[in-house]
Amino acid sequence: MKIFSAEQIREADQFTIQHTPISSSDLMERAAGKCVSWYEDHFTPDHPVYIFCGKGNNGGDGLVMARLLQQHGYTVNTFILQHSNNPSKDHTLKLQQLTDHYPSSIHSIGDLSDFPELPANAVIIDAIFGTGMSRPVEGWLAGIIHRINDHRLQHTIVSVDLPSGMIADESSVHFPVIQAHYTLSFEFYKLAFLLPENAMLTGEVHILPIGLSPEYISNTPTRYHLTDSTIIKTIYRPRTPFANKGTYGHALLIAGSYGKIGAAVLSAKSCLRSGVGLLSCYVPQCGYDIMQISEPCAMCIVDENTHYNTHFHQGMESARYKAIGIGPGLDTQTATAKSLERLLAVWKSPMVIDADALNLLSIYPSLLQEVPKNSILTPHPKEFERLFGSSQNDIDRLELLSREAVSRHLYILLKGRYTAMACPDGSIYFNPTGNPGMATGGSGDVLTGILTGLLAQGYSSKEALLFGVWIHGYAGDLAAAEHSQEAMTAADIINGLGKAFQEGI
Ligand SMILES: NC(=O)C1=CN([C@@H]2O[C@H](COP(=O)(O)OP(=O)(O)OC[C@H]3O[C@@H](n4cnc5c(N)ncnc54)[C@H](O)[C@@H]3O)[C@@H](O)[C@H]2O)[C@@H](O)CC1
Ligand SMILES: Nc1ncnc2c1ncn2[C@@H]1O[C@H](COP(=O)(O)OP(=O)(O)O)[C@@H](O)[C@H]1O
Ligand SMILES: [K+]
Repeated sequence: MKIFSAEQIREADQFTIQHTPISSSDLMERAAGKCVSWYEDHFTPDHPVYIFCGKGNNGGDGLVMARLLQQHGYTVNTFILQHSNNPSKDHTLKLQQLTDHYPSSIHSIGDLSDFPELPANAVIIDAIFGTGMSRPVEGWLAGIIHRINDHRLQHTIVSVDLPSGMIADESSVHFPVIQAHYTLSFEFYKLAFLLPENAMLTGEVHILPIGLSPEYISNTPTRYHLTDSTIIKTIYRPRTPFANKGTYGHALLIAGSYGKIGAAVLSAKSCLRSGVGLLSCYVPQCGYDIMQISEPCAMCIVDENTHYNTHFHQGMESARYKAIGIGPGLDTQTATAKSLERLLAVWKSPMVIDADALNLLSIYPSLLQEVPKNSILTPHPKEFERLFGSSQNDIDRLELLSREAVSRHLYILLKGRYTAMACPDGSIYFNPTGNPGMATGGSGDVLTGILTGLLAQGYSSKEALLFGVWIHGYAGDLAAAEHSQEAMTAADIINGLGKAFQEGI
């Protein structure tokens, strides 16, 4: 699914009005009608509705909702914020229609003292600003936003299109923004919804299709995308009937140190459960028995050192692995760094680099230059900061992520609720699957195994990345459904992989 900027959304609206048989007034009726249908499914007429409207088209949506809800038997009070003397054309039209039918329901707010008392069971609808927000809200308008937020614990707040004050494709951190319980957004996810810094502002997001032009949507290129099952279906390649294990590649996982052999085991198991043909695991001596007993389907190569890996570069000039994954539980010993340096000197195919291997790259930045092109780096936010430095806000961090991916020709993902995946061509994909139950030790090791397994099977780095992160989150969602977010462990994500491949594609 494409993620459009506020400007592109305006263009999509205009294109739809010009090229399909619908007027802008009717498009607004349709958009507000969708919100009203959603609203009626969630709230009964026992709750009086307090709708706050701005003077643009977002306010216009609110005015249509006020009329439709009253037609459907709801008690509605509409408050128009007088922040401008230039209402939009459709706002003016919809205000006239509301005035014609329900004049006594309309009130005006010119400053903070006009803010109404709300009855205990009222629901607030926020239709103040939508995609037209271009700068922070200030003065008494900011006061109104704070006043609405003060009601958050007692009253449900439903925002139309965007929580007012939030800018669709920029950072709104430290700006006054409505803290909604629900956001009913039209047609597209907005970039702002995917930023961790906005997590407390949107509440539950519901995307309501309003029939914007499919022609505009498919012909307009975007930088940002949300991975969905349509994309995943184009990536997935079913196994062929005459396949043998050689068809699906031989992967090497370099992982584990004393006390962290579990990380290597988790990666190995998930790699095998992702369809790899053959798997070898390179571990220190302390990991040999553990690995052989825990995962008999993997072969084991043992380092000369007892506690950590020191010689995994040996013989790699002529090794025939299809993919290497390195990092889970690796530790950051100097001898491990030396071996990594020598590995990078001879290994030129894409690798998956995670955890302590990333930490080694931040300790020895010159190694970062040697990482093969098209490799996949999988930092969580702390590892990312160690590697590339800190940022002012989430948009700056996305820019930094993308800059590093483009300039180094790498795929870099930034883990989180909507893991962001930056590609060397400048595009950024967000992944919607997964849940907070995956915020548990070992989840990332499982991802490394999956990515390495897919890369070994011949998926390109981009395909392995989008597919792997999707299926990892999907398996995590199945694990949470079975065990709860609290009780699930990283091992449950691996157990969910079978069903995820069956149902999640
Ligand atoms: N035909 C269309 O274009 C459709 C538009 N729709 C709605 O229209 C919205 C976009 O409408 P608009 O482009 O009119 O924009 P908005 O209604 O989001 O905001 C524009 C108004 O806010 C004011 N404003 C912006 N930033 C401000 C600030 N920081 N402080 C004070 N005032 C500020 C502007 O002066 C203008 O009056 C969407 O979010 C959606 O809700 C929907 O009805 C779907 C169809
Ligand atoms: N709240 C969340 N929603 C969705 N996915 C999450 C959430 N928290 C963590 N995850 C996923 O779980 C994984 C955690 O990885 P990481 O932090 O590296 O764990 P570890 O180092 O313990 O293996 C990442 O893929 C991340 O995207
Ligand atoms: K709004």
